[in-house]
Amino acid sequence: MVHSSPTVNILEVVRVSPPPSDSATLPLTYFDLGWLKLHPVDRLLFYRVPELTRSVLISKLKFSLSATLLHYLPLAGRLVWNPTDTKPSIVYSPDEKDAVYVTVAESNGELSRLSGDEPRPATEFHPLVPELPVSDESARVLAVQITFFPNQGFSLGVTAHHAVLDGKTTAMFLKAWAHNCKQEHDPLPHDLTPSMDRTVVRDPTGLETKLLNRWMSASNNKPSLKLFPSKEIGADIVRVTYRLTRENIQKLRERVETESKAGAELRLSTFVITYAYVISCLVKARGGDPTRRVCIGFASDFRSRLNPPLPPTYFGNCIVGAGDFDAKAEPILEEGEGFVSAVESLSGWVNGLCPENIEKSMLSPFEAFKRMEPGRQMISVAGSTRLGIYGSDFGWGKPVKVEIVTIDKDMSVSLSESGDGTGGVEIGLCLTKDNVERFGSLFSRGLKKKREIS
Ligand SMILES: CC(C)(COP(=O)(O)OP(=O)(O)OC[C@H]1O[C@@H](n2cnc3c(N)ncnc32)[C@H](O)[C@@H]1OP(=O)(O)O)[C@@H](O)C(=O)NCCC(=O)NCCSC(=O)CC(=O)O
Repeated sequence: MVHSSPTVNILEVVRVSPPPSDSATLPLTYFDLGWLKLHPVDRLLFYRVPELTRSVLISKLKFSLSATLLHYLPLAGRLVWNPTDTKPSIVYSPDEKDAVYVTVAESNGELSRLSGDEPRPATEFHPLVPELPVSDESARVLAVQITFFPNQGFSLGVTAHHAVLDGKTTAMFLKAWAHNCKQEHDPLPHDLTPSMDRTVVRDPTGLETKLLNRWMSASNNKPSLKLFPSKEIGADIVRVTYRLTRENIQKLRERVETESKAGAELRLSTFVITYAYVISCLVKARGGDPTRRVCIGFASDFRSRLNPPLPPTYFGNCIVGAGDFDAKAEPILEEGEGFVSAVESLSGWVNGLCPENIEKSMLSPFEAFKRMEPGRQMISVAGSTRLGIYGSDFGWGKPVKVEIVTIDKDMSVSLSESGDGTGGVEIGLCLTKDNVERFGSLFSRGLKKKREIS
């Protein structure tokens, strides 16, 4: 079927500020500094509410956003790096009229199609998320876009600076905002109230300074918050969602138990099984020279891994990258066994996560990305199966779909628990149309019983 691209009309951009409060400053830690120049994360939550009027929607969301910002003041502020400062910090200043900029828009698109799973042009999602202005000295932290789909519902686009928020903090903020919108008279529960104490992050080896030196040398020794340039997304890139049910995951787990010689040490969690399965399909879909190298990465939340651990409500980044920049494609390309090989590697990387390796993990990308040949297959994860993002109910029910729009910029894979609460996983991908066909056929073939695929 041929579709004309939907039109999104911007109606207004409004500033939403917290209720009167003092100014606030929050320093960045080394966990934040690792993400300083990476692109922001754009999330899109779709809600089906045909009876909702635009004026009710906008006034409720604005009012509850303002109330939520009182607890999340840095989100209304800016990341600032003055030439005289050794490092950037987050500043919220009412005198500077700091606020979250909220774009209000209306679309004539079909919400059910955009929030479906079938391949849709990746570029159709860009007009639904706002931009985050960034200069050398200053960057906005958060921007929001509310897009009304008359007689269908709305989408909520949230763009978050990665040096300020990780997935856990973004999810906590969204759930807090939803709570304040749905139950405006109830106080914010403890598990949605952020902990802003930065003294809990210790830096015995001076990792912060090492990271700052690397960022300075990347910008001619001048402080700069400018982000790495993002690539243009071509018209041939489509966004698609695949799903693994709890039963699919259990069958894949049993397959590893039967076929792997690694035995009991393997960590056969939902994340390991799902991501290994996706990696094996992506590497096979690309095919090519078996001696080629593949960059495989994922982020791990260190809040509970530090000693002593940080509070689960810690505000900011507490994630560290893991994986292998130079994984061999050959074992993953093996028919059938490639998946088991990917599980063994991933399981080892997850089991090896420990605070002693944080420094190496955070510094190694600077060198690795310089030496990699152009065109190397890069596989990484955005989001997580643990964020509970589908719990963001603003009073009109759970989202019908959540997308991470920015996976098209770096060709990463988005993972999320399935919205229906049945223990499955949603996998978001942005690929060329040809690659989607190859990936899709490998994905469904591998879920059939072993004797049928051999
Ligand atoms: C490193 C990991 C991915 C490895 O995942 P694993 O699933 O193997 O390990 P795990 O410790 O999470 O869970 C293993 C098992 O422990 C139990 N378990 C652990 N935590 C649980 C929880 N919170 N709820 C329910 N069960 C839990 C389950 O039984 C699970 O098995 P079972 O799974 O079978 O039920 C993870 O530990 C982790 O750090 N996840 C968070 C990653 C994250 O924050 N990503 C966002 C990055 S920021 C980003 O990308 C940008 C953005 O999102 O904005």
